[in-house]
Amino acid sequence: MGGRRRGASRRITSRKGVFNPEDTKRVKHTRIGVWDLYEEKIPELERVPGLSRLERFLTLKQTLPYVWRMVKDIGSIRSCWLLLTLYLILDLVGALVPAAVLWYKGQLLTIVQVAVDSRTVDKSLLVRVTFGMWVCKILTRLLKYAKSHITLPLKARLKQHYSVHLFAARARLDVPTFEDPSVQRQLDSASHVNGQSVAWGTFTMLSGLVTTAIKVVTQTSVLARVLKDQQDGTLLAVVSLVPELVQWMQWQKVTLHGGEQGLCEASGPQTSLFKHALNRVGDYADDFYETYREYRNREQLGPGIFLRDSLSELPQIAFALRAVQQPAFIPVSLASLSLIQENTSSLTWAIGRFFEQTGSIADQLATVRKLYESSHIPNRIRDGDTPFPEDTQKVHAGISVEFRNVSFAYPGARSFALKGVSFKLEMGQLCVLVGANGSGKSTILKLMIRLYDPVEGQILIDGKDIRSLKLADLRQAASVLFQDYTHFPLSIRDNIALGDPAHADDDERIRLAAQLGGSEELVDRLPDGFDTYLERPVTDHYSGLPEGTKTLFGRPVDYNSVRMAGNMAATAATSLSGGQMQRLALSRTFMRSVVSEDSQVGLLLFDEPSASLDPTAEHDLFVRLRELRGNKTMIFSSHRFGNLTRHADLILYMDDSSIVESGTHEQLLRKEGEYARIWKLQAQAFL
Ligand SMILES: Nc1ncnc2c1ncn2[C@@H]1O[C@H](COP(=O)(O)OP(=O)(O)OP(=O)(O)O)[C@@H](O)[C@H]1O
Repeated sequence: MGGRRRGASRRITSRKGVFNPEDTKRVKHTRIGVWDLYEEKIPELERVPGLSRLERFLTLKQTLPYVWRMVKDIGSIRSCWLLLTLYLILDLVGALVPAAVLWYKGQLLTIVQVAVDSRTVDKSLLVRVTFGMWVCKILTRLLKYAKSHITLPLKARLKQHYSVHLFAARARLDVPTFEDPSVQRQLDSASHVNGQSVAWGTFTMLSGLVTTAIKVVTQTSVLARVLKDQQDGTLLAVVSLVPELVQWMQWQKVTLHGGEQGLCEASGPQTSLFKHALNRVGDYADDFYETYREYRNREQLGPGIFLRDSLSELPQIAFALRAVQQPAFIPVSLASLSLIQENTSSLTWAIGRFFEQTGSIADQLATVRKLYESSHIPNRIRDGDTPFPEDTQKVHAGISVEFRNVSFAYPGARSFALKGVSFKLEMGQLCVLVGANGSGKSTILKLMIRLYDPVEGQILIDGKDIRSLKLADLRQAASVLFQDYTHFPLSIRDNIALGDPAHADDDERIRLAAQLGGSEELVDRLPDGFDTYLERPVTDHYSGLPEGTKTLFGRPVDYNSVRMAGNMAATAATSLSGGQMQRLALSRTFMRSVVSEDSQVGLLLFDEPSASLDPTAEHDLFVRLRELRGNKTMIFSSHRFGNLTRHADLILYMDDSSIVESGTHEQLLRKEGEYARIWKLQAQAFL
């Protein structure tokens, strides 16, 4: 179809090996509307009956140690003990109730049989049976009620427990590892499956598996006992079971292959072409999974379906034939037939569910493995083992930095972001990086705190190879403000305090940091001051009625008072300007590096810290930072010439991933190169 673009293929099969969409022997390609569906064909060997199931069970065996670990972990959450025990007891009792109901129904059958034989009714048995059935009904209702009340807190506690694990697993990853799409997928599938947490999904699946097994065993044995003495009971049971079995086998055929598909997502058309494209793709212009589900669930025709339809009337025919032969047994046979049919369908459903669960159990348990392995994903940036700094007092005078012939390309990028970069900065010096967009300024700062490692060359910090230093120590000694800083859905106080979490409760330090970062005044003007939330940390859900309208009975629809609830009404993010947000980010940086006398930060890195600041704020900021010279080593990336460059000990002028000029402001002006040209260009604007 013209005008449709397809992205890279994404493999979602659990089968091992490389998924190659071009390999028509192994991969089947189907077009469903806008979607290209790639399904792995089942290899010939796997057509051997039972082999694919064997493979699943073997895979399952590998995951058992992880499941055992999860069981132990869940068992170690003290706040879950009571709820877990209650949940399991309720599940167990719930699994026994259907067999009890079946037994009582069998007793009813005996009462009918005796009535047919002797024309008498055992009234006390009838009362006991009726009472028993009533108790079962009430018990089922109570079990359901109790379970629904336990589920909510239990689910939340398990989720909370594992969210800490997942948070730690993500937080320990370095940037190149975290940015890897395969790692992202692993983290995603370790956090939730089908909309629920891995721990809860696995727990309910395992308990469901046990209860299904209990139901199957108890119901089958009760049914066998009940039918033992019934005339035609066995015959009717067999003929009732046959169509259900046929249906189950059909259904098995469909579900066994579910989930073994790869897919290629088509990227959406441009907005202007959207309507046109929608008309062209017609019925299949839907979300992939929705389209795929419909495609899979299309009504199928086949010999099995026709056989099942033909056999479904078998029990009634068998019953009619026996009734003609022995009219006296009509009531008993009729009651047996209804009991058998009701139970065979519920049993086949339970057995089907059992096998469905064993079919998907390998996939579910594989996610448990992913969950635990997520905290062992190897980082690409190897940690060093030399503590830094050796002398903490020395850090207060700054840190020396040297780049020796450093080259670097971002993972997956074809071109170098830095080529043969060399420079040296002494302790306490001020360095300014200038140059065109994309020339590599931010990259230098990123390499300095080892967000990435150079492809070639060496970076030395206080004369030591940066790779030999302990990562945590290195990052503790440096403070960075990147262009694309993040604000969190917390109060302004907490956003600033994040710069130095150890002093998060020290309001004085936070205020001082705000003052240095130039945000104190603007925060004080906000109605909730430092308690103002930058972004609401909660999501509001309202009824479907649109605000500003009236209900059917004339009541105005206004959710404002609800929005004010929870003391989280004030949100500054939407009302603060870009420059004001930058001042808050600066305040956080100062909280970390400047406010405290005891700060261990010796290297300050700023990527365009004044890009959104007004001239006064920029001037104040640079004056403040210049005062720190001799105390800290500072490196700035900037497009503005003058304010800082005139005071810099070293200016690096970058172009096309390399340093093309370096020196002080005066030296570079004398050189009359590119730096001097742009300086004059900027200066002319003010003449
Ligand atoms: N995460 C990334 N992945 C791939 N390439 C990147 C990435 N970040 C930057 N680059 C590329 O590396 C080169 C250098 O980028 P860098 O951000 O260091 O430039 P810069 O001089 O700081 O630019 P600016 O002045 O616009 O901030 C650019 O060509 C850019 O496209």
